[in-house]
Amino acid sequence: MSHPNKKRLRRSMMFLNAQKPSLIKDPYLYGADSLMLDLEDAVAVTAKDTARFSLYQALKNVDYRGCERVVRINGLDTEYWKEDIRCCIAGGADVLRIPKTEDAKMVKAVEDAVLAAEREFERPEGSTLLMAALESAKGVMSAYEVCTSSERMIGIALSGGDYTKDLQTKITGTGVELMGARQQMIIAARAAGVQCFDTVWTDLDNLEGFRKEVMLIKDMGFDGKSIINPRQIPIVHEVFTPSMKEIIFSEKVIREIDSKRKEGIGVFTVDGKMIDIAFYDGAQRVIALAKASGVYKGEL
Ligand SMILES: CC(C)(COP(=O)(O)OP(=O)(O)OC[C@H]1O[C@@H](n2cnc3c(N)ncnc32)[C@H](O)[C@@H]1OP(=O)(O)O)[C@@H](O)C(=O)NCCC(=O)NCCSC(=O)C[C@@](O)(CC(=O)O)C(=O)O
Ligand SMILES: [Mg+2]
Repeated sequence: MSHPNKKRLRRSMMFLNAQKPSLIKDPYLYGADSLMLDLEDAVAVTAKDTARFSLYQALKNVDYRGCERVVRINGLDTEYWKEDIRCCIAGGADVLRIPKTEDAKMVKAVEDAVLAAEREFERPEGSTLLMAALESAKGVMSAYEVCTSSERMIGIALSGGDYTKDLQTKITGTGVELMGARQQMIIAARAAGVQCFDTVWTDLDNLEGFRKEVMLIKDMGFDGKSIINPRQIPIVHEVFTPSMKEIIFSEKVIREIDSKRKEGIGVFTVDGKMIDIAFYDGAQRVIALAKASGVYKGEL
């Protein structure tokens, strides 16, 4: 099964509490690439049913204008997740985010329930995509197995709050406690050919610290970041969208590699930097990201 949206642009994935109808009504106005409507930890146990109902109404009746609708369902150790899935599929959610994923068996259980719901509500089979949040040491150790557990899988996301609790440490703001997990997850995701997303930044008023963290994870290779507030969107988009300088350099690299190849030359310089075929895919990726972000004006 190949789904056209498996690798779409997901620089920013913004959490919203499905318990608050006002929050899930028109949040597409903020311009995040994906909205994550949350039925899990942002929703109080006493409000699970009402949150699910308001989520269903929003999925059914709000025009999200191309903004991807991801729903974080409740964990598989709860009594809620199966009904969450039925409600998401009946409403037409694009992606389900599985929280606290520890192994491929959990993904398979969700996949079975999703398929049953697609049949029940006459949705095209395979139309609902999945992503998995890794929130424990065991989950991070299983990253590759989770990435390859389903054809529906778009990628994995680090969940720093629960993960650091499991590691018996805390979020420090420096990233030192998340270093190993981030490295392991990006390697696993790339080996499996899926996307990789970083965790939320909760120190809302410290936007400089947030920017540093976004720059770090972008350089590590991540595709985007889970976020919790609209103020975080412009920073993520600015960091993840290629600059004009990067675009122009990448164009030169692609054109020079194409032309030097015809002349039988394998290694040369562009703007004083050594270039060979190894740089081709990276330059193509910059152009593809610029196109997807709507900033490319060139002709490649
Ligand atoms: C933090 C705060 C209460 C602050 O509110 P404040 O009102 O003080 O914020 P302000 O900036 O003043 O808001 C200005 C205007 O934007 C509106 N506005 C704010 N946030 C908005 C939003 N998200 N979407 C649309 N609109 C929004 C607001 O309504 C206002 O609108 P208006 O009045 O019209 O001007 C709020 O942001 C919020 O609830 N965030 C989402 C929290 C959430 O869902 N957490 C669960 C997911 S994490 C987790 O579970 C941990 C994890 O699992 C993570 C992992 O898996 O990675 C792990 O383990 O680590
Ligand atoms: Mg969590």
